Amino acid sequence: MRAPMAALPLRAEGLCFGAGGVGILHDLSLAIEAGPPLLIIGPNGAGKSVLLRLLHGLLCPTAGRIAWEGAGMRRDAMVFQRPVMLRRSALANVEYPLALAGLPRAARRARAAAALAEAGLAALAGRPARRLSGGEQQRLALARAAALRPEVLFLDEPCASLDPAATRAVEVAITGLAARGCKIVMTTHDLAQARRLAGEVGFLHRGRLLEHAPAEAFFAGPRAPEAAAFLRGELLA
Ligand SMILES: Nc1ncnc2c1ncn2[C@@H]1O[C@H](COP(=O)(O)OP(=O)(O)OP(=O)(O)O)[C@@H](O)[C@H]1O
Repeated sequence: MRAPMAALPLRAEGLCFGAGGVGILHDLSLAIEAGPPLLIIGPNGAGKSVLLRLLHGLLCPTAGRIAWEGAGMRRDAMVFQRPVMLRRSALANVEYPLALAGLPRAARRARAAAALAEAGLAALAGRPARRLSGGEQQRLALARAAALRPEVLFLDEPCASLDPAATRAVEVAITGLAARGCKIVMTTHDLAQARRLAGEVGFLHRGRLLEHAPAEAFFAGPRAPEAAAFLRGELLA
C-alpha cells in the first residue's frame, strides 16, 4: 500500500493568542518538519499547552497563521495530560475513533489489537479502560491516537503524573511511534525526559519562542540566556 501524501511541513507565522485581554503567545513563528521528536520545553505558564492546542486546531489564533504546507490531507492527533476514557474496554476505546474514521469493522478490530500490542497492552484489551492505572491509561490514549496512523502526534505532558516505570513505558511507546515515522510534538517539564526523547527542542518563555534548535546543539549550549538559565535549573520569573 502506498503511504499517504505528507501534510507536513506545518508552519506557524506571527502567531498570537490572547484571552480576556491578556496576551499568552506573542508573534511566534515555527516550522515543523518530518523527523525526530520536537520537545517544547519552558517554565510553567510559558504557553506550551496553548501552542499545542493552536497547532492542533483546538484554539484559534488571535493573529498570525498556521498552514499545513504539504500536498496531503492533514492527519494529526493529540493526547492530553489526563486522557478521557470511554466507559468501555481498552480495545473498544481504540476501535471507537477508527469507527468514526470510517474503517470497516474487521479492519478496526485488527488495527486496534495491533495498536494495543505495540503499546504493550495486549493483555489488558478486555479490561474496562477506566479501571486501568494512570500509566496504562496514558499508554492506551497513545495507542488510541496511534491507531489512527497520524502523521503528527501532539502530546501534552503525557507523563506528568506518572512514576518512573510508567514514564519509561510511555517513552518506549513514543519512541516506537517516532521510529515508524510519526512526527512527535510534545511538551514536558522534565528536562531529563527532553534529553532522552528530543531530536529538536523549542524553548518557550512568557509566550515567546526564544529558541528552536537541534537537541544536541540546544543542550550543548543554548543561545538564549533564559534557556541557559532554565537548563541550569534556575527559577525563571
Ligand atoms: N483558554 C484560555 N483562556 C485564558 N487563559 C488561558 C487559556 N489557556 C491557557 N491560559 C493561560 O495562558 C497561560 C499559558 O498556559 P499554558 O497552559 O499554555 O502554559 P504551559 O506552558 O503549558 O504551563 P504548564 O507547564 O504549567 O502546563 C497561563 O497563564 C494560562 O493560565
